[in-house]
Amino acid sequence: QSGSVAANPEQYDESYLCPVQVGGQTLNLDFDTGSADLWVFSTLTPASESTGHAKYNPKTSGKAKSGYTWNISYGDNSGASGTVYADKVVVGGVTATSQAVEAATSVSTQFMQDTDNDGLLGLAFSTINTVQPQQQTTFFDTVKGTLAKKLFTVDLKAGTAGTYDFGYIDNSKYSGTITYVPVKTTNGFWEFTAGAATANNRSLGSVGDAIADTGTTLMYLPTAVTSAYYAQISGSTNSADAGGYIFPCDADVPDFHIAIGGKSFTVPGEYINFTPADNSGEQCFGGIQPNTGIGFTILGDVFLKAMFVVFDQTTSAPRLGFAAQ
Ligand SMILES: C[C@H]1CC[C@H](NC(=O)Cn2ccnc2)CC1
Repeated sequence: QSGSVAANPEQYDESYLCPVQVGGQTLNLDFDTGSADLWVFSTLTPASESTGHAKYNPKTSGKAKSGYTWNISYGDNSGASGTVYADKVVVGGVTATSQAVEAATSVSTQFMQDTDNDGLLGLAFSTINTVQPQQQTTFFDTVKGTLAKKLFTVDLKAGTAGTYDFGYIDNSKYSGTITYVPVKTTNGFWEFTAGAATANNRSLGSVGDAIADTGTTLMYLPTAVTSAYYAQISGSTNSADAGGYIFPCDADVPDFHIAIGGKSFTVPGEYINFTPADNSGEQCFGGIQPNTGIGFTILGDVFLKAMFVVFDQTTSAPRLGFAAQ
């Protein structure tokens, strides 16, 4: 089988939500290549934490995996936990007849407050799924044996709906050629080595170890690369108050170029002029921030919405394919 689902941007492209049928009920989920749990707001989530969200009711068709629990925390200190059911999950017409559906019994305030978000659908490697006592597979791992090709593609867009395609590559969605790089799976991420970064034809240094993460909004780059980039934006500062680099909203923000697999890819400066940093709208928050304390680079939505990316498990060695949109 194969299929395609829309990826609808939230305000400022902060995250992208996709309609998914869970036990016959449609929920809007944040597809996250940086984690491996499919969890949903549910009738088991306290009303005080779930008003405004669509909820999965396991009573209608779910089969409890009694004694199975899950508990996840993300890099931004958000998190959720709960119990586990097996149920039918359909994404863009691709059907998992019995997928582990992790029903939330508790969610953190960040999830409580984003009422458009009804849960997450993890697309990292199942080795980092949090279900106990028996780890479960991601939606992709559950269905991949039934897909025309064991791959999915990500085509996020700036300010408009993109797509996640499963089982095929739509050649109309990218320009030029797809450049493939090997993936290191030991941390459970779609992890690879990126190369040199440049802006205004000046070297910013090498990016190095990086993950492709649809669940993260911004780009978190090595501190040396980040500071060299903002040195080219007059009036930019790394503001503890704002929580990162900011600059005047009318500044000239240079395009960011990154080498992957020997090819250069461009993130337009306008994507890096990300959001107003305060209510005055005078200062704007940068789409590139330092990866301090993370230990690797995270190429999130600011990067991905300039790209067409193939998450490929067609062979025993997973690989990532990158093309310009
Ligand atoms: C400092 C960075 C901050 C952002 C972090 N990303 C995430 O937490 C991704 N995510 C998944 C679910 N909710 C959020 C990565 C570290």
